[in-house]
Amino acid sequence: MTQYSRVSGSVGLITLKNPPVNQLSAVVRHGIVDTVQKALSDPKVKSVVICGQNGMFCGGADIKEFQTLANMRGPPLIPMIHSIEAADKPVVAAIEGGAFGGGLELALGCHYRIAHSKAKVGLPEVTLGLLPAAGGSQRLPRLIGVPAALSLITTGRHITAAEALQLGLVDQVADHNTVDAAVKFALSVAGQSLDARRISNFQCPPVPNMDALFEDVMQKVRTTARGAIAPIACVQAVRAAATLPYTQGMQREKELMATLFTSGQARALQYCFFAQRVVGRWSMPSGARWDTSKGRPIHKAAVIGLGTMGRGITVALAQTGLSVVAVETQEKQFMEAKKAVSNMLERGAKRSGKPLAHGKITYSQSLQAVADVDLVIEAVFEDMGLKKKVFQQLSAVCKPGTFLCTNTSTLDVDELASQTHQPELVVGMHFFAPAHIMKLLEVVYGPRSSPELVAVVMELGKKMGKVSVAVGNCRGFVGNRMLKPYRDQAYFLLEEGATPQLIDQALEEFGFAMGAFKVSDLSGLDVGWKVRKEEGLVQPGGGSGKSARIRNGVRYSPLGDLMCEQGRFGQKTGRGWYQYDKPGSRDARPDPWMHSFLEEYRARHGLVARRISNQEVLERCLYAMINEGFRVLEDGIAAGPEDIDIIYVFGYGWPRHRGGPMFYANMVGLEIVLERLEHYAQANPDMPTLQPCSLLRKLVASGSPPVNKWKEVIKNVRSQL
Ligand SMILES: CCCCCCCCCCCCC/C=C/C(=O)SCCNC(=O)CCNC(=O)[C@H](O)C(C)(C)COP(=O)(O)OP(=O)(O)OC[C@H]1O[C@@H](n2cnc3c(N)ncnc32)[C@H](O)[C@@H]1OP(=O)(O)O
Repeated sequence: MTQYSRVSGSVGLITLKNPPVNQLSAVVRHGIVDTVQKALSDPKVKSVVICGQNGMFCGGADIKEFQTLANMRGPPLIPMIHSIEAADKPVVAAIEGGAFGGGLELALGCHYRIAHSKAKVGLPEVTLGLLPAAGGSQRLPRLIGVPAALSLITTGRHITAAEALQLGLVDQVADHNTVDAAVKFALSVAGQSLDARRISNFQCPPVPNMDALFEDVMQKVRTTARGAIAPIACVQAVRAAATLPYTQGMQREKELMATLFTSGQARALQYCFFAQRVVGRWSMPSGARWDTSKGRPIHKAAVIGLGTMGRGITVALAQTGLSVVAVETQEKQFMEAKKAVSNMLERGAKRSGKPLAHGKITYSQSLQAVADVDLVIEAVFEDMGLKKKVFQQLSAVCKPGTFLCTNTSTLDVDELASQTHQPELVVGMHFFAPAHIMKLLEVVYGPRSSPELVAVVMELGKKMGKVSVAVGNCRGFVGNRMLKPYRDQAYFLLEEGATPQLIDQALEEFGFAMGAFKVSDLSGLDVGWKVRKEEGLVQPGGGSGKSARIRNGVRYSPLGDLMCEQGRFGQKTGRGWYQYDKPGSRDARPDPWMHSFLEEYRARHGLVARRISNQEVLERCLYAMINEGFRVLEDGIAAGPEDIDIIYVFGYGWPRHRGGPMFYANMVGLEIVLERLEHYAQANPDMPTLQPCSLLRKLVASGSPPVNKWKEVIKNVRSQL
């Protein structure tokens, strides 16, 4: 797992060999300890270079080893890095590809660092619920200063070699063969004193107003962390570097790591890391899979409809380098969209430092312009009649074999597919607004969708920088289907005595970016109102008598309809569940009007307000959502719990440090979730979404296996259907 050779006569070359990213598994650590020892004791060797095979220096500690302490065998990282730093021969890290986490900490123990110009470096431990505890939290501030180290360690962001050079994190950047450059460099520094190269001996560069700096950073970190503990521990560790001698700082680093290492948050975040990779290995109920389905290249794509979503999708496609035909038939929207897309591209280019993708887009007001494209994404208004018409036209206009995708968020993808000559070439691409920014893409296949098309769209999602999750077709797919019972419970709780602020506060304290009512104000109450009207659920004035709160035999809250009747559509009208300074403003303030509105509503329906606890808010909203998640799994709409969790973390503001709803259910204990659902279902027999799903019962009966073992139980359940 490590290879050793002597090159250029006097340089000991140690190569880390552990695919896929040369992670520092026990066997690699053994190899490093042995080969460093060999190099240092060989009188012919005057200096040492450490590199990684296959163009990657090192992806850090082996995250799989973190699952249990028992896995952590082999030489520990810290003394290994100390012995490299203490060596009396110069050790040079040759960084190709990347040096992350323990990989960068290893490089910080070396006396010199040379990076390839395309390499990236970073300390992303915080994203795994940890801190750089192999000396990284102590060495980095000593090398690049406290403010820069805080920025890197608390965010975990990866930086380019150029930025690393500017910060003084690397000593040289190479454009060609980094190992050759490092060997040459190692030859040039052989025999030189290393006193000034051992970072642990450095004093942290002084910071003016240090207390104020740390207070300020801590405040910011607490706000953005939304309850995550690792970023806070990272600040504390850097503070130790800034205020304590190295040895004491290391002790503090160790104590902080001990708290984080076994925390539920670290487990959740590490689960998310692997879940994100699991969803890339998609499968369909037909047995088609990512590794047996091959796509074909897409050279030219089209977007139909340049409203908010269509504009974002156009930008996302253009940024991949594809040629894009953007079609909008309405003159006013057409002119506005051209300008908006161009501005969005400019802002994107500024943000990323990459060149503008303008030239790749051609605009048209005619559907005929898409005749020769390879793939179309329809993004017209969310109306089945309109979308059906567009699909009929596309089927007539496009060349045979063109892939047709719809950006619907709820409508039946199969029904749209049935409007075309080749229904197997139709899938849903459910983007999230703003489509060029939001990371999630739900790829919705129907029973007839070809695996080739799913492969093409999953690949396209990757090129757009999305986390794509393949899911089956049903109302609302995975994300919106699970959101409905969550939102319904929030409305029912309002009826029973809660306020929008109480519910939102409970959800935000849990870690959601925004509570259910703030989200509703942001997306607009009128959107759901229109859908409910089409479904025949809305009664003027909310209806009266007992039936006002029942539709199709199940509990229904007309509160949202009543709000819309009053023109309270949310942020866009300056009034919704909250009040805003003016239409379009984002600063939500409690509205005293709500109090009388709810009192009057409760009085009309004979409801007596009661005290609602945060615990009830969380249990009813989250467990109703989770219960629907089990139904999604039972129906085969999602291939596994990871798919659901990634959808929620990347598309719905679920706090990553809680791992996603299905992981969270597992953390709480499936038997507890089941018991609480039974309790609430009994108290509310008119809420069938609280009736525990049979898959949940079966999992509990199977001894509540860990989340990565659910697929086996699901397979059994499905085989019995
Ligand atoms: C009382 C208790 C006290 C306990 C105290 C314990 C003390 C312990 C002290 C130890 C201190 C250790 C401190 C160091 C910690 C770390 O280093 S944590 C790891 C930090 N590194 C990372 O977070 C990097 C993670 N990887 C990535 O970001 C990317 O993989 C990449 C390196 C940028 C490459 O990206 P890309 O090319 O897109 O490939 P991927 O698809 O992401 O990955 C390819 C496969 O590699 C697997 N993988 C990646 N990194 C790791 C890793 N570090 N460990 C294990 N496996 C890794 C990844 O899962 C992919 O595999 P598949 O899932 O099979 O596809």
